[in-house]
Amino acid sequence: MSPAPPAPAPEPTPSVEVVEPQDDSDDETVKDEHSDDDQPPAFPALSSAQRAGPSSVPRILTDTELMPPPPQPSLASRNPGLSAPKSSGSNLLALPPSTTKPPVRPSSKREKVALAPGYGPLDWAKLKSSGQNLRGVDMLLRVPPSELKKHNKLDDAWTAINGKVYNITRYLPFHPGGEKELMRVAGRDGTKLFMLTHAWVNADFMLDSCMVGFLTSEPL
Ligand code: HEM
Repeated sequence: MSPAPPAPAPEPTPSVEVVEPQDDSDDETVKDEHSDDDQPPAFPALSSAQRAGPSSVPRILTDTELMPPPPQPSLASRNPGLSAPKSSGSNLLALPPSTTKPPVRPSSKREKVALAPGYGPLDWAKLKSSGQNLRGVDMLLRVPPSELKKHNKLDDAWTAINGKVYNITRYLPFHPGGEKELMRVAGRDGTKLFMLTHAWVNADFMLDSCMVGFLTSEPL
């Protein structure tokens, strides 16, 4: 067995020599042109709270340091059942004030008239499908406003609704709003008034058997 080779001499411990910059100017932004540009910034930042020590770290407040809770509302300050009369003593069980408004009477503009016996909606439906000629004409016409204007009497009333011209003469006593109101559109385009009064009414269906033709512009 050969003797072990002599152990190598221990290397001297490397020491770091801190070299203070010679220039004692405070300006840190001025760099030597040969300095390393890839140097990352210090982390945590030099001004960071983590470096400053535990005293600056926010801590959780104890119960006694917190703001006290608001006082409990006393029963006397509550006031349910405002509508209950004061004399009723305890009003704790009173109903809350109602938000329901009393019904408003419809304006006189929309008054329903009493129809004569035999002139109800069903009677009109029966007459409509009876096969009687309610149009007063034999074929559908092109009706200019000047022609429409001529039919504005109780015994000869035409009106136009949504471009269609109807002979409303026979419908007059059946109209739930009354003859007088219906006559307001006789001899003219009644679309606007009709829609303003009851856009939900299906005039096209109500008056289909009274159709006279189509409203046109005046011939040139
Ligand atoms: C020309 C075609 C018209 C037809 C087919 C017609 C048809 C009707 C119908 C079916 C009702 C009952 C509606 C319901 O109960 O909801 C009604 C009610 C009424 N209509 Fe007419 N109407 C016509 C034109 C007019 C016009 C031009 C007026 C004028 C303002 C008028 C005024 C009224 C009024 C005041 C009522 C009753 C109020 C109501 O029911 O709310 N109608 N009409």
